[in-house]
Amino acid sequence: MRRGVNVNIITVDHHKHMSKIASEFIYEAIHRNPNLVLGVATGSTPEQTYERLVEKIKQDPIDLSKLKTVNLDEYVGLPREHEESYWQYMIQHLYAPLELSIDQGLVPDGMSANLDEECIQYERKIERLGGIDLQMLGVGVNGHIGFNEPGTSFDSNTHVVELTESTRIANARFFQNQQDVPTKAITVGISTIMKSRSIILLASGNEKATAVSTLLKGEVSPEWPVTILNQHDDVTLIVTKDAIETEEPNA
Ligand SMILES: N[C@@H]1[C@@H](O)[C@H](O)[C@@H](COP(=O)(O)O)O[C@@H]1O
Repeated sequence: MRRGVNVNIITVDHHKHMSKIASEFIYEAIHRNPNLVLGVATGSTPEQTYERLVEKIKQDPIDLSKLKTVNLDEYVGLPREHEESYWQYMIQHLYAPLELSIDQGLVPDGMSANLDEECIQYERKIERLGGIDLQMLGVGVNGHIGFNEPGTSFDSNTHVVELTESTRIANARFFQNQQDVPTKAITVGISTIMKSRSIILLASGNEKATAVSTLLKGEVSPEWPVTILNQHDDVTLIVTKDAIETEEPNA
């Protein structure tokens, strides 16, 4: 614990080390509780974590038959087969290498004809699973968690969001053109995330330093959605040195 904030902090030198620790954390959680409901994140940050987790499970097999995963978010308008859909991401990084059954995963349906109803149903499906035991989170440059952009109500459940320009620019690297990045997404809400029993937050790289430092100042503000984690009592931040600002801003 550091600076009196309510977050356990594990600081590491490199992204690789962050991924190793995060994968061990998740492996142990599944080992302890084979019925684990694991909240999963996408993006670049957790890619190596999944890779290491797959390696570890192949080395030291554990029962995965009862594991459930719940995705944080999905783009609106991308079919599941689209290579940048988060369903494809999960298949590529976790489901195919571990031969998990598709029935073990929940991902919002961004192609639903009734997106609001899809959000209500998604929230119900999470409740029927008994809630999320361990939620893995990354953080956006602007402090978003899931796709809960700055200004999102802390009381939000699963909902449709308009992506900010900065998020679309940040995610353009995954698409051929910036205009191919969807403008909307479905994301679990901040309230949904906060109901998770425990949370690991991964952050790597200097571009995340402002978001991480705002969290670690202990402040809680909707302008930096990640800061709500200061109000959760079981958060572990696994962070590379360069994602923590060393200079204290002037008071
Ligand atoms: N919706 C996802 C988030 O779940 C992710 O944590 C964040 C950071 O992404 P990255 O890890 O690629 O920096 O933005 C993405 O757009």
